[in-house]
Amino acid sequence: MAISKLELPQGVSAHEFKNPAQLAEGQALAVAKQLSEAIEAQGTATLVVSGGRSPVAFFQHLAKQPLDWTNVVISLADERWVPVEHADSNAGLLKRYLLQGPAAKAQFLSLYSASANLEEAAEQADRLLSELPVIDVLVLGMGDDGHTASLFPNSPNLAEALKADGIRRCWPMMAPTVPRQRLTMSRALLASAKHKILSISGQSKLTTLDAALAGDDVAAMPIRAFLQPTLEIYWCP
Ligand SMILES: O=C(O)[C@H](O)[C@@H](O)[C@H](O)[C@H](O)COP(=O)(O)O
Repeated sequence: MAISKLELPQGVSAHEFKNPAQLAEGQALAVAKQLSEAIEAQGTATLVVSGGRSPVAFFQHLAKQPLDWTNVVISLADERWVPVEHADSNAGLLKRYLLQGPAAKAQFLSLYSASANLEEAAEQADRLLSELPVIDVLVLGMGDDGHTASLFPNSPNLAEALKADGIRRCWPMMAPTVPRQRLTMSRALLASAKHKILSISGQSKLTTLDAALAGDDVAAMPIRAFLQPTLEIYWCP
């Protein structure tokens, strides 16, 4: 199956690439263009990215783009509640692959804090995110269960975190796999981004997307909250 075979809602578009390397490069060029347009228009640009396994090549390409990185603010759609030195830390992933060379000059807002417990860490991240400027570019990933960011089906707090008009910016969440303790930006904050990208590769993610498009229970597949205008899907087999 190819993404062109899916019937996407109006305002949702697809960019298809031959392989993960080409997707990473194409996506990095597009994101860099959106960030530089934001800098030109308003002096600064804000980028929110996802972690997980697949974004490494995208981060490496993006870090090489000639951008005025001192005027870029970067944060994460979600984080595992582990210190930056931990192998599962999304902040650690960013430090290794995106905040390198000239891109190291970007300002990074971390969701993680060594608070007494996950709830307090989420409250602290929520306060910190009040300083986050309007998100210019958001890059989401998607799991095979239809989660995006750390909005996991069946997690405590999911209903609140998925409220379209929710005021809170960050929620504590529980993932089905370790590390289970997560921090996620809320649907409302993520959805406020000016440019929204969903980056997925492989047939199984396309099958998940197909299933998500076929229903409307957002709690069952939280990615459904973002399958509406406007979203650009970057995909390769
Ligand atoms: O920190 C994380 O794990 C994420 O932000 C998560 O939402 C991720 O984007 C998906 O699980 C897809 O991950 P992959 O792209 O690595 O499959």
